[in-house]
Amino acid sequence: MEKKSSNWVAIESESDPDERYAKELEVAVKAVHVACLLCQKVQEDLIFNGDGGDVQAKDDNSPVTVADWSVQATVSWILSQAFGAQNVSIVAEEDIEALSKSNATTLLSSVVKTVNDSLSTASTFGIQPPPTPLETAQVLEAISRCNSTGGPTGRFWVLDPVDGTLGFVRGDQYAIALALVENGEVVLGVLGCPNYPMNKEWLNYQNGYRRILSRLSKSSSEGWDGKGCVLYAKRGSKKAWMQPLVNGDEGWVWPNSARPIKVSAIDNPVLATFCEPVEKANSSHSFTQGLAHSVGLRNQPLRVYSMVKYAAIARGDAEIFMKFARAGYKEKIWDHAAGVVIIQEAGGVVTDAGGRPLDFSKGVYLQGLDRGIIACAGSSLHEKIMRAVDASWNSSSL
Ligand SMILES: Nc1ncnc2c1ncn2[C@@H]1O[C@H](COP(=O)(O)O)[C@@H](OP(=O)(O)O)[C@H]1O
Ligand SMILES: [Mg+2]
Repeated sequence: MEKKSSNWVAIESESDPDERYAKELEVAVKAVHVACLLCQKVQEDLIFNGDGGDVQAKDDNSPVTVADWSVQATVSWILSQAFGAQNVSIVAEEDIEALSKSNATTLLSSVVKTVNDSLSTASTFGIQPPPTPLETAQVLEAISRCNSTGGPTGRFWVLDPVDGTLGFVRGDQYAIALALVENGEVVLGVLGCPNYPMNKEWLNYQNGYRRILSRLSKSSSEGWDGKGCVLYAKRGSKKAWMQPLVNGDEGWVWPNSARPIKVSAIDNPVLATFCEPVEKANSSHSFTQGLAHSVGLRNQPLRVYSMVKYAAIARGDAEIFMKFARAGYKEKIWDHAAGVVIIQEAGGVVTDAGGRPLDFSKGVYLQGLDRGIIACAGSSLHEKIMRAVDASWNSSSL
């Protein structure tokens, strides 16, 4: 049909599903690429050079590093530059309390340096770096600006700057997760997985990922043959995408070498692989072991840190992800938002154990979550797992 007036064109492009959130997606993917490179550098320094700064303990005893604060500052700064600080609302994991203590000056300067080093290379991805290095106050401001508490209306970003910090400090898997939520629904998800091995066999924690990592030479560890990828999806597009992580590639042009990804076609539990957290404290291994046995799962569980598990399902490298935390634990939205939409658009199913969608509209926590989280490559596997949970729940100690 002929486009007659400029008004007509404007209305059409606003309702065109391909155009919706186009800028948000591009900026978010670029920000996550920048964050991945930042994390790779800090992890390398921490693990292999021994100078990536301290690993601090938070109030709940979970670790936090220079990378967590630096990614939060960097992503917050990039989003604010792109959309205007007044238009950007972010729910994120870190705050500046620990950084503002009088004995934290070395840590703080290390964060400021890491942020500025990272932003100085952002032009690789077409992001304009700041004209002069950010001052300490600007870095603190970028971190503390991420103080949204989410909710049912409006638009906010959800950021886990380093998900799976325990994996990060152990030289293993971790993820950078950024999602956009609008009126309580996740509309965009971007997941950076800097250590995701292109050889999926290496994903398994029990294979000693760190030893393998140390054997990969720099040149063999990039691009499609090595490790590291960024996954993304837009709600309703029925497509999910993966890009290789590249280091300092000046030819990077959005949507640089993106490939579509799909969940696995396996629906027979005998052939399926399930993944779960490495830490027993985060999800009951004994409950999932019984469950796996009852549905005929034979493969060893793939125990992986962080939202890389969501990536594994979306890429078709595993078929089932289960998380059953101890009673009373409240799941946070930043640990799931990006992964859920990516799996769904790659063709998979994600619900709580009662079959209800995860609810991102109730603030920082996934309120009303029924027992645990089940993500599967297909609905038939998903049904089987839900039935098995019902059958064994009452006899479990969860
Ligand atoms: N007791 C607990 N039960 C369930 N999840 C927990 C937990 N303690 C921490 N977590 C969450 O589990 C995430 C790590 O996931 P996984 O166990 O799959 O690797 C942590 O993210 P962070 O590392 O970003 O803090 C944290 O939010
Ligand atoms: Mg997390």
